[in-house]
Amino acid sequence: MMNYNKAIDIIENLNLEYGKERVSIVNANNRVLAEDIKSDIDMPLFDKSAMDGIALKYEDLNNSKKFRVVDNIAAGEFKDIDLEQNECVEIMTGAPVPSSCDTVIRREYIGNYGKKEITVEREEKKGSNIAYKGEDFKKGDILLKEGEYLNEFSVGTIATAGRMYVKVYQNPKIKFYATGDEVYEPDDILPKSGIRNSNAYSVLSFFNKRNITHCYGGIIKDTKEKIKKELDRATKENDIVILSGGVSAGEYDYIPEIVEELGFDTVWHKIAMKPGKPQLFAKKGNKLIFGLPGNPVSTILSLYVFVLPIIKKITGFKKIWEHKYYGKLEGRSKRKAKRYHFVPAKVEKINGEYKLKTVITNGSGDIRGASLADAYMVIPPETKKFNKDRVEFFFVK
Ligand SMILES: Nc1nc2c(c(=O)[nH]1)N[C@H]1C(S)=C(S)[C@@H](COP(=O)(O)OP(=O)(O)OC[C@H]3O[C@@H](n4cnc5c(N)ncnc54)[C@H](O)[C@@H]3O)O[C@H]1N2
Ligand code: MOO
Repeated sequence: MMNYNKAIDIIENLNLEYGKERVSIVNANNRVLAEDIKSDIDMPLFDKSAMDGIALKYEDLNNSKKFRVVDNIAAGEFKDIDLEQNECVEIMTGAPVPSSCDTVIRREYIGNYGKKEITVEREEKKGSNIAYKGEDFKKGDILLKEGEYLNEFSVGTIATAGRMYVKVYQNPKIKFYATGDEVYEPDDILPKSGIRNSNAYSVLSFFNKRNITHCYGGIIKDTKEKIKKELDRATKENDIVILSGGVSAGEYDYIPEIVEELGFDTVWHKIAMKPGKPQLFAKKGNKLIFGLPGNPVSTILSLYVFVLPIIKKITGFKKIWEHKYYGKLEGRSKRKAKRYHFVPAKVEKINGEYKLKTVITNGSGDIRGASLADAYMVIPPETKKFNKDRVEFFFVK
């Protein structure tokens, strides 16, 4: 059985690459950039008004607060008007400021706005309300560097740099199977000894939520030949194959031996944690197999704790772990010797501090019980120091 922290170490040191791909910028969110993004323009492209109001020459305010409006510039229009003393132009937000003007006064500070003669009732500083050409970035500047995580702000930046497609690190091809003779789809007729396949839908929706493409291979029945044949084919066509069930110590738990027979190296089988102990992770070159424990809660926790960090790691993410939070555990806590314990909890924020309450469930088969939790606490084994006032947890809601 492998120590939980050893598994974490292995993940942090995984070094696998699946190449690069070009994607439309609308599909680039939550991916990692595989090239530098250079701008082909100055931004702003011109001295731009940041307010609706009037543009004028600041020094004219020393003569008089009264101005004559000679024109009106809308966003999208380019009018380089030469102003005489105490002349001004009406200008809209986003419109180019004529080179003869150095200040924009917002319309709220103008008396008689909209008429030919106006009065500046309240002054602003010289240079106010103008975003200057190139003040955000200049043509040729590198706006985003290779390795950067992309979110909607970065996608907007790439669009501003004039790009519709962008190179990102390739996502691995992922396929998921449920296994087990007793497992039936939610809309199948359920025999007396059956169980509904919740795992497939938990796993697929977990990936959907994170914009990770994947496909579903259905339920494989528990015969060694069937599983081996399917797994052989699936690992040839995909980069990552994920299975649920069939990894513990039962007579029909064939996955660990099949994985070896297919030439994969078992990185771990069984980790000192609860739930999720019978975990399997195997590797052959760039191909990965995850054998997740069949109990629904264990399957989902394995996604949070191992599968997602590994996918992030191999797709170029620098931050691969779920964000860690700390809170105060109220009530008693059970601790299991030598094993990390993942315990479902309700979370409340009171006076800026997270308060955690254990959600009592019937264990790792109790998917409904787990669905009431907001978070999972990570309780260290008895051998480690434990402070109930500062318990690590991660949100699942
Ligand atoms: N002698 C031992 N028995 C077990 C051990 C052990 O260490 N020694 N570990 C237990 C733990 S912990 C878990 S978790 C399970 C995991 O076993 P498997 O991965 O082999 O999973 P199965 O036995 O196939 O299934 C376990 C449980 O989950 C149900 N299941 C399976 N697939 C699905 C699915 N797609 N959707 C919903 N539920 C599913 C299955 O019917 C079982 O009830 O082993 C313990 N035993
Ligand atoms: O550890 Mo099992 O994974 O209890 O459900």
